[in-house]
Amino acid sequence: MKINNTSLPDIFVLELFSFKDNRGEFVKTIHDTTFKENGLEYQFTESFYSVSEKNVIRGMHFQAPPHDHVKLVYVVTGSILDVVVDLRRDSATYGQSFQVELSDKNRKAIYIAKGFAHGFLALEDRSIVEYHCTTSQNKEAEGGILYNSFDFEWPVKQPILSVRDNEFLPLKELNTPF
Ligand SMILES: Cc1cn([C@H]2C[C@H](O)[C@@H](COP(=O)(O)OP(=O)(O)O[C@H]3O[C@H](C)C(=O)[C@H](O)[C@H]3O)O2)c(=O)[nH]c1=O
Repeated sequence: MKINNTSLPDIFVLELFSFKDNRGEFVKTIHDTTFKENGLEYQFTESFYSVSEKNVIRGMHFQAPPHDHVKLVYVVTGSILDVVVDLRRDSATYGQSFQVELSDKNRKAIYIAKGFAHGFLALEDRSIVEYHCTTSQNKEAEGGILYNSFDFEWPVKQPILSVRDNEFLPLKELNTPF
């Protein structure tokens, strides 16, 4: 497992260990020693997955302090364009985004520190995205920003979104909780 820096502080792209043979594939997603050696949190309290059809956008979500969390995200099957936005008030990269393709071919994962909004575009039907979070869901602390209200052009004309995701405030109107 290799951990790579990105253009945004505290956002890392992991190259997961993948082993293929005549039976199929084995993929390791969390390894405490490697995470510890790189100063990453590795004690996750909740994990879940979603299944999305092509052109679905989910996001841009966050959970406010004191329920804010680190998130580890990767694809089990399919592919997505994963996007994060820095919402940390005192950060030099406030409002800036980073994107990376995560797929069942490149076996990459993204490690998202506290203080970022997260979302993705499904690039294939039935893309399964798995999450590990260092705090569990807290409905009152859940928040988001409008998916097309920051410095990123989504490569899709008519995305499929939930009503909730379509009703978030734009980034410029957010009073960030971070
Ligand atoms: C996140 C969550 C959701 N739910 C229920 C609430 C709704 O009834 C249903 C779907 O929830 P939502 O529309 O928020 O699901 P996503 O849009 O896939 O949300 C996720 O997608 C973005 C991109 C993320 O980064 C978050 O981790 C996560 O918020 O599951 C729960 O019961 N527990 C949970 O932890």
